[in-house]
Amino acid sequence: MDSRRGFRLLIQQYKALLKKNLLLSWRNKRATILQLFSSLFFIFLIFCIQKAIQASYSSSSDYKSTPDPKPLLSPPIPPCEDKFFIRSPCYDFVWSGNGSARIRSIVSAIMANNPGRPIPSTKVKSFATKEEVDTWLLSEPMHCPGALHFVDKNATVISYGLQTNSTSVMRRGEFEDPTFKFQIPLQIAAEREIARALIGVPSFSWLVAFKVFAHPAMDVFSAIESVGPAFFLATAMFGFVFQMSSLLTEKELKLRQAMTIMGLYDSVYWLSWFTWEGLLTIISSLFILLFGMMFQFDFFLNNSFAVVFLVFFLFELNMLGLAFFLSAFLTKASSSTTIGFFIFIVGFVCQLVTIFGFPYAEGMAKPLQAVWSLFPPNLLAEALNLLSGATATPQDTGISWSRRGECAPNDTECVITINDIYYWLLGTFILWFILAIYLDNIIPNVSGVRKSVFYFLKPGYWTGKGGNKVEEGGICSCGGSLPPLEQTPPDDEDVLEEENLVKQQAREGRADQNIAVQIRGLVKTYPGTKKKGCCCCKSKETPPYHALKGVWVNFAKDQLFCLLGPNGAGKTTTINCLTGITPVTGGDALIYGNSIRSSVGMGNIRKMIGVCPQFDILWDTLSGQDHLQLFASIKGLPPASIKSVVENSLAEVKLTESAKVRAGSYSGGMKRRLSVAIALIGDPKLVILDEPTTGMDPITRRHVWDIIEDAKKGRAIVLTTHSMEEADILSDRIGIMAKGKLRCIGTSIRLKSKFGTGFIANVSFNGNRNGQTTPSRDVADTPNHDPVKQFFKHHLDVLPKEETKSFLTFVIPHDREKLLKKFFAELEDRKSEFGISDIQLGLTTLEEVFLNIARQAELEAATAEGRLVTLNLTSGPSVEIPVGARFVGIPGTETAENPRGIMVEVYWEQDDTGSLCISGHSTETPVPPNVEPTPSPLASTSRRSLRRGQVHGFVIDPSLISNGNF
Ligand SMILES: Nc1ncnc2c1ncn2[C@@H]1O[C@H](COP(=O)(O)OP(=O)(O)OP(=O)(O)O)[C@@H](O)[C@H]1O
Repeated sequence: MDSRRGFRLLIQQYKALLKKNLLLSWRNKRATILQLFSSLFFIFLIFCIQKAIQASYSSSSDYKSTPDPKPLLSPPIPPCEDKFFIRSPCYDFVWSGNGSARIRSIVSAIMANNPGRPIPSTKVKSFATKEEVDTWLLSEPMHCPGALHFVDKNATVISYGLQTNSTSVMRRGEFEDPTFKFQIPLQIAAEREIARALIGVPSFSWLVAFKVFAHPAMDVFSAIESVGPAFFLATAMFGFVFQMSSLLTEKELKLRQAMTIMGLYDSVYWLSWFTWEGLLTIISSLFILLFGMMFQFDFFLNNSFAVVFLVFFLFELNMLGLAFFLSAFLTKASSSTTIGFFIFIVGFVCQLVTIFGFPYAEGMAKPLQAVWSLFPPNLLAEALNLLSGATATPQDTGISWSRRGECAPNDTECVITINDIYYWLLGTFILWFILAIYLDNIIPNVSGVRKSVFYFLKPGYWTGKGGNKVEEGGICSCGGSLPPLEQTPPDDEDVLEEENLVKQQAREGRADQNIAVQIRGLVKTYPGTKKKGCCCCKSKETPPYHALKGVWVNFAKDQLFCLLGPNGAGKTTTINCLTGITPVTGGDALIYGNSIRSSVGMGNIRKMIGVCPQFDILWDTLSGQDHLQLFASIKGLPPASIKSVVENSLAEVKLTESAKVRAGSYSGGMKRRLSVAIALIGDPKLVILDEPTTGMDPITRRHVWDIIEDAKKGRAIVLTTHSMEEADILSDRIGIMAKGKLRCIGTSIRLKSKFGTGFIANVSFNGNRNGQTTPSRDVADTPNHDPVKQFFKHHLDVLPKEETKSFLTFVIPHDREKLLKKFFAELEDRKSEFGISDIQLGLTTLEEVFLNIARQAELEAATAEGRLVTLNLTSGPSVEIPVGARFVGIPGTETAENPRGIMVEVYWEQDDTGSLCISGHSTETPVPPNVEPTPSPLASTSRRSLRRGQVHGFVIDPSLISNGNF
């Protein structure tokens, strides 16, 4: 089956990712509905606000159209209680000039002649001077709507002044106009009565009419202009947060990394998200316009559809660019809501400032406007301002498409046009988007890896022939060169032989057709970290760590190579180097002839590998079928074949029935099976399986083993596992790593015979025929074991390794193999004499080999680092021993009978974290005569221990110990 390549593959991946995005949106309906339809809610709110405000302003002549104003004919002085917010007791008016009798009679006439309502004397207050009135007004505010100040100059001249509170106020939606309500009636009354007094005719007619201009509604309140920016920003925030969360989820869960390993082009990733979110943005903008028109806003009805649509579309697109940009700095999906909230608050405040005219006003510096325009909510506020202004009254025709480049109607300052806003929105979107891609490349990813700051300047980046090289550490990291690694030759002859073979093949440049992967002296040193202080390097430091210390090995085609090792051995690091997740520090690896150090090579490698990572990397909302279809497309399988390949894959891992069920509801085992199926899809030539059967029940595990066994044909498989049974059953060759080095290599049998202690003989005694025992170290009441022990000692020179009331366990070294047949025949004959019920003989297990290797490596490291643990002897005393020490001599136990003292064999096991811990020790035996007791090299280094009076056991070389001692 020919896979697609080049441009056709790019298109295929693009379509597959677009489908993935569509499925994610479809399966996450609530979020998608919010993203598309939240505008309906906000526009409804704007509509309600608009109606409420319009109702409030309805009494103001400014806000209603007045085509035929009615004249106000000699209006009366209203009672003071009519004034809004007046305090009791109140006065209809106060006056000054009460020193003159003529003035007093004028005021009396004003009160008596008030049209329709004579004013009682209790509602008027008099003062001598206007200063006294001011003092009273100041001390008793809000007790009177107006004051008259009379001056009786001479017989023919009386002057007067008038004082009112000119502030217009509103109460319960009604406007109070102080001029027409209070000032004019007072003025007419004063002038009328002064005139009558001067001419001496009390009935002199004095009719004055007042009338406002005929005018249209002048200043229609626009809720879109005032609250629209914040509400439309809120609409866009849904898309912003969801988009950011989608990007960060794929980053955090390493989904994107998994797709990249499988050969996904970076450009396709970005393009697919851009297309999908762009599409949602178009739909969401169209809905905004539709809902706006539905609610009959002049803003939407009178401005050109295209003009308004483009404002919303470009604004939402811009917010999308901002989301892409900000997600480059973040790693956790949960932070998207916090960032969204923060952006909304900042945007809201900036929009308020923009609505008040800053900085799009005459006299404001252009650079300030440019900087302000980088933040999309500001441009939206200004655009809504212009578009609302252009539809302020029903007479305004709005902005048409052809006039988008001209000054908006009613915009007297004309600092910016709608067209300018388009350019800014488009420009800043492109800026955010390019910055997002750039930062995504140069900011360390989830694996701490990034491209160089100037990666885009390298021609290879554009031609596809390099430029994809990655490095570790932050942009500002000031770590110098890494310390050189001193490579020591391996202790094991098989590992040395493998190393020499690889070296020779590398020297000769000979490509062995049977080799799939050739690892050539792979070194990986993780740079140390320097916390805080960019380039200051003052704070906390961790030293560089050599995770791989020069690994040389070949993985053959059609074979499964099992990489074993305790936690932290370097297995995952090896896999990460092979898949390009982590850059290598030294050495190289060729996968089907392609170097992992070359960008082109890595590009080719990604087309031919399948990876099942240690932790399931799956989308919760996509089904098993969706996953396989996606990865099959990324791998470039011909579209016509994808359906059948996916069906077969699902059947193979027994997921056909759950093919359409979301992976989020799969059990742990089902997820692992899906991960295995993903690794095998597209017929990869190299399959890397990192602990593929973790969490599976025994039946499923055996089934997956069958799948892996079948998958060996035609490809190489690298498997890491902590299950020795799995390694034993599946592997053609096994390599055990520890502390970054390959410690042994070979087939399972070879390792067992070479590193195992030999044969294990279990002897069980009568009275326990069903094999159930109560483990006990108390052997005082088991005298019948002695003849058997002597029999083993006499014939095979071995002592029991473990002893319980009903069992004896012996480890028989390989060199006694020849004696075994006769020995066990004789033991069988004497079974009843010894009281033996059953005898079992077997080879040492791979687990024992693994523990031996791990223990040896741990001992090396513990000796180098001075790490000690306490061994509590069953006989009482405690000694400090290095982690991993097998045979330990106890100082201070020398006697005449045992001149070299006594020793024990220490048994080790792995705890939950994978670290070695003591599980027990053998019976105490004399140190053999060929062993010279030497103080532990750690004894002198650990002064603190010495101060505490701790005794340090001395480590005895296992080669000096005859197995018969134990
Ligand atoms: N990014 C990193 N920075 C520093 N040290 C690291 C980093 N990644 C891994 N290491 C260290 O490198 C060593 C090898 O780690 P690795 O994950 O390869 O072990 P492993 O053999 O896969 O273990 P396990 O069985 O637990 O998966 C460990 O000591 C680990 O702490």
